[in-house]
Amino acid sequence: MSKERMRREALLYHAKPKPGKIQVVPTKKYATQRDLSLAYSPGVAEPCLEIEKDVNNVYKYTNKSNLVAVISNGTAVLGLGNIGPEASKPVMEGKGLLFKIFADIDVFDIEVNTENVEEFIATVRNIAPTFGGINLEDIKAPEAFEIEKRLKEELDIPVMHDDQHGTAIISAAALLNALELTNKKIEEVRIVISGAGAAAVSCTKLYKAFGAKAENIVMLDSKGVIRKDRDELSEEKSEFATARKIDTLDEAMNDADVFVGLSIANIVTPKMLLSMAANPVVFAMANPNPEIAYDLAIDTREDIIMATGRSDHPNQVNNVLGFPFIFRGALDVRATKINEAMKMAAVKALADLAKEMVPEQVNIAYGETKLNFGREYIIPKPFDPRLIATVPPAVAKAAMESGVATEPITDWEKYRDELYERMGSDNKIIRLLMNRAKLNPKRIVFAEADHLDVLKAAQIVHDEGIGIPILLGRKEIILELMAQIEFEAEVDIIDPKSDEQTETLNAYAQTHWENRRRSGITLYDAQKIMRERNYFASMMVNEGDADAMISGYSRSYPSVVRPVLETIGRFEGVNKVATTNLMLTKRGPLFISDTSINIDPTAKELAKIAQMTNYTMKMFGLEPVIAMISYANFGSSKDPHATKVREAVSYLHRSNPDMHVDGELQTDFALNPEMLRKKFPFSKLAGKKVNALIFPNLDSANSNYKLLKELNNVESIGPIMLGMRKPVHILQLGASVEEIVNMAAVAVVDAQQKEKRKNIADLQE
Ligand SMILES: NC(=O)C1=CN([C@@H]2O[C@H](COP(=O)(O)OP(=O)(O)OC[C@H]3O[C@@H](n4cnc5c(N)ncnc54)[C@H](OP(=O)(O)O)[C@@H]3O)[C@@H](O)[C@H]2O)C=CC1
Ligand SMILES: CC(=O)C(=O)O
Ligand SMILES: [Mg+2]
Repeated sequence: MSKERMRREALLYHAKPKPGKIQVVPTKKYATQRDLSLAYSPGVAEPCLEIEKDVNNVYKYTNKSNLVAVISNGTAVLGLGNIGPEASKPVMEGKGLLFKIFADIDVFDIEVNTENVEEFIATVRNIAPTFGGINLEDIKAPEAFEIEKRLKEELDIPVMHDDQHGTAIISAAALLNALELTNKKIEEVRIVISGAGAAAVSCTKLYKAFGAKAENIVMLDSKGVIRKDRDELSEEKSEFATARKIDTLDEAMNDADVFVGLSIANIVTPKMLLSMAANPVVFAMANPNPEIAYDLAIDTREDIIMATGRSDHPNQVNNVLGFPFIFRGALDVRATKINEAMKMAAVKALADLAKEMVPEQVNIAYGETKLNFGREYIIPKPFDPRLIATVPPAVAKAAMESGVATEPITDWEKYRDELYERMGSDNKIIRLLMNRAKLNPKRIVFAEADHLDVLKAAQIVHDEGIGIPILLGRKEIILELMAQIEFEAEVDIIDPKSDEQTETLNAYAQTHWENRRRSGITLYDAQKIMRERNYFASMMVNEGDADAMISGYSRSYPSVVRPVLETIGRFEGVNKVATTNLMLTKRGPLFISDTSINIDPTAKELAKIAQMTNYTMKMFGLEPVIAMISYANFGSSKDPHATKVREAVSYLHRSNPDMHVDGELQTDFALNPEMLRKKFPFSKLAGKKVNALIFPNLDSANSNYKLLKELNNVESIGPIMLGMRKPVHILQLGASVEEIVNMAAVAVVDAQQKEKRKNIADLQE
């Protein structure tokens, strides 16, 4: 992506649809007068009085235990320097977002308008009662040292300056692993540190704690090498002053084993890298632009282990891997501090995790085929789902052992389960889908590419490498719209009505006529309908000129389904196609079927819908657990509607004994594992988390998915077609750009299953 486009997209991302990145969401009911009288006056007085009696009750009755303040005065914002409190707010909101998505911690970002140390400390001290922890961010050195030291002494909640300790923890973990890979000892390596600010000083202290020798370290600030004979050095810088008679970074780099950059962009040259010792370790961590660009460094030396703070290259050494998980552990044992033992435990947990086998989910999330501990994978990836159950327990345990935990954990298994449970609400399924698509992008024909939103989606699909778009529609309009949105890539544009396509159109018509001449169609009819975009696009997929098709943005569902069924048709053994919607709910992904096609399926058809849903869920990498929904539970009604569902279940139990499916069940029992286990312990789903609901008819499935979507703002992917012979996916009328992109990713992943697709035929009768 060009720099200019990144700039525009980043500004748009922050501005729309609502300015900013986080908001406050109530956690209690507030619908009725009674709710309000509990939430506010008069009920609210009761917890106030309880807290007055015993201040510890604040943890019981308020959100303090899960609320962290991300506080800055904007004096050292990333590598952008002193840009002021307002300009730092996007970064602080960003940290809030990361706290939430990686560790389910709520954040208020607070930007303080003072550079005066005493004023800043007083502000934080005065607002501390609100919070369970304080994350200081982007405050420049040396003020940051005094601020953190004093607040740690004065407050009884964890205080951590992220740029110091978050960075120290993650970079130490990465350094230990990089040295292990190069067979070097931390006690012996020569280390150059560029920067002598908050991050650099704290990192270097931690490296010393792990064995690095002061005499092997050279640190530089904006004035050059920090030498013992410099007389203006602060206390922190003096600790690292060298006796060596060198003045420049150039000289320092000569024969160095390790370079750690926590300063500014582009100060390291290829010549400097070439002068380093064999197998150099280079962490260029300035953000957003590193001390030397990743590609340049890699091109300069083959034997390098290279890391940056950015997410777009291997080895992202960035404190995002630290602060969410460190605070999670500290908050969960209500630690009064984040001490050295806790930091060391986090380093060890992170370093060890990198050496374990990487789950497939992480490979997919990063578009990798096989991540393995090695030069390009020295530290775990932020989206690794194991982090939440690895780092916080290590930190919590260390807090307990070092005596700063006030609420010790006793049941570690239960704690780990709770941690996983916390993370159930994120949208990792979309990430998984996108990355699976990117691993092997396929040709998708967009049958309505002359509509702006469809074209915008095709552009994203192209730019992100999700698929290879083929744009079908009126060519002059497509070209005009492409110019408008600066879609400059070389992509195929196909106008079925143009002279260019006559030959192909006639060939498609011929095939279509041959396939359907016994259904009352003439060759002339076939030639005529092939001019219609959905027939032409379907034939492209049928004849292998495209791998998948997306349509339906501008036409009603049935008018798209018809051409698709007539040309491509159903899979063998599938009498009726159906659809499913993937709902991205707070409790995790939930499939709902059949949302669009079968008005009142028979018991056998219902079973088939469940089988096809099961197949599609596996395509998403999920383990299906399916409830067959009714208004009754396990025979409680003899009414034909309930009986139909019961018959479908017994059919499935006979034909697919390995499938996790049961019913008939009411929705609340299906979605509440505990309730289900207690009331119906015999059920195949007892204690399991149901992730698919098969409704008994179209009325109920369609209404329920739309209800969820509208009332709960649940994002939905679909309707996803089930049972087609080839990957064709039909959008809802007027789908959003995002919905079209998601559907395109589904189509690509579906097309990737070409080989496995024959398994649909295994659906047993
Ligand atoms: N990847 C990650 O996770 C993290 C990266 N960082 C990055 O580290 C950098 C510093 O952050 P932070 O410590 O908070 O900021 P500070 O303002 O506290 O420190 C900046 C330091 O950089 C030094 N510096 C400036 N120019 C040069 C130069 N040409 N050569 C060598 N040193 C120079 C300054 O020198 P002087 O003392 O003379 O002013 C100062 O010591 C930023 O780019 C930030 O993005 C920070 C935290 C985490
Ligand atoms: C990552 C971070 O905190 C910084 O660059 O300041
Ligand atoms: Mg920072």
